[in-house]
Amino acid sequence: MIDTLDDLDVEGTTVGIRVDINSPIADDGGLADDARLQAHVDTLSELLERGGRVAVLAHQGRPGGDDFVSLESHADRLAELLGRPVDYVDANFSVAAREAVDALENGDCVVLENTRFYSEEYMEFEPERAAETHLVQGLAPSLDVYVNDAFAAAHRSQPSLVGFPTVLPGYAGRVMESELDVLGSIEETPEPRIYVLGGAKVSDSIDVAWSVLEKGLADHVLTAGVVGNVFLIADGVDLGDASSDFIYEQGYWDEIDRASDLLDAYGDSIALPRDVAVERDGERYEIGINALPPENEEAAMDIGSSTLEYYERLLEGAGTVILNGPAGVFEEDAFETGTRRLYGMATDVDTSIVGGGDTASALRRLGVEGFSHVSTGGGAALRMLTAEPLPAVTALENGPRQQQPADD
Ligand SMILES: Nc1ncnc2c1ncn2[C@@H]1O[C@H](COP(=O)(O)OP(=O)(O)OP(=O)(O)O)[C@@H](O)[C@H]1O
Ligand SMILES: O=C(O)[C@H](O)COP(=O)(O)O
Repeated sequence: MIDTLDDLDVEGTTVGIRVDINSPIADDGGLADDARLQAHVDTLSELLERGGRVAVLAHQGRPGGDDFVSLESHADRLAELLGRPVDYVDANFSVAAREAVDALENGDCVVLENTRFYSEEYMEFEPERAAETHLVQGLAPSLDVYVNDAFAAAHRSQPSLVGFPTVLPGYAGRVMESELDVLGSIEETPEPRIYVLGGAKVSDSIDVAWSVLEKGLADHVLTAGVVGNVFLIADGVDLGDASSDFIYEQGYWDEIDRASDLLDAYGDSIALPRDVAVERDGERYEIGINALPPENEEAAMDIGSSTLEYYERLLEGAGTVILNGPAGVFEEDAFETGTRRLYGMATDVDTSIVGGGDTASALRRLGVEGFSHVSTGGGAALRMLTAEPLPAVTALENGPRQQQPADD
């Protein structure tokens, strides 16, 4: 059982809140998409309007990545979205950070620096060891409680996610609460239940497919994206060097054997693309799987029309559809068709749940609306769907509880 903001007396409380505002970054270093910041507006507004003193912890990108930047732009955008001043300090556990947090008054908000600018944050620890890191030991004394609203990062056992709730009373923010409610009760959704696994997180997707097929949660698993390409190769289709090389370079070559084992065990419940889209003379060109030329040099970048018609028939009559990852390289106009059409079909299903940061960006870019639930998480959502525990959620469940005020 996890306490929520309904269980917290916020007035005058200094709250360290972990959010996931990890966002695409534009070439100028600013935010290219603010969806994840928007997702946390309700939680942050509630804490501030209830008189909380709010210190925001978050990560951005990964060390070495082009999107590994400061959170200053995030703080500026949060101020616009919240309609109130939001301070920023380029520290997260130093004297400057503590002074900024200690200076907060009721209704104030400060964004601390990208947690991953600090080396221990990009390591995974058991919660007790995470609690001993400099980040937690340096900042926790300035906080009264910890709120975790970062569902999309909850599969990471990193100090800002599992260390603080080990030493402070922990609460779920409104995003975390909603995600756990929806993704934690898939077995209660209407049947037949269809999973659509696309995108590029091949190993996570195969984990989900095994889990939901073994547990009888899925009546069908439809594959698309890089996941679909891996299953096609596992099924003996020669997609050509371009697609195979991409899969190898992404480190997923070993997943082909896992996909083959899954097809052996549950092949009747797994649908593979029947045609793919490639680039030919700068245009989208669709080719049937059985018509691929030998030594094909054109990479399979999307699913084609025959596949979409096939998947549409499978989706008819579904009670629930759960989707993760785009159907193709949606960032390119020529290859957004699969994601647009497949995800559009999904919104006609009674209960439609979609997950993934890139997927959510795709839906906004493509104007696809009408899902029952759009998860902020990609890997975290997939982990939930395999009923695997999320370290950050477990840390909230096992951490100290705030001493309830003694009954008078
Ligand atoms: N056939 C394909 N070939 C190569 N890349 C593909 C293909 N289909 C989809 N992709 C890529 O997959 C990426 C998204 O996959 P991913 O699994 O990361 O989605 P997500 O789970 O929504 O994202 P996130 O990891 O942010 O949660 C996109 O960048 C897209 O270009
Ligand atoms: O975008 C995400 O999937 C989350 O923010 C987690 O980011 P990570 O994969 O870099 O830990």
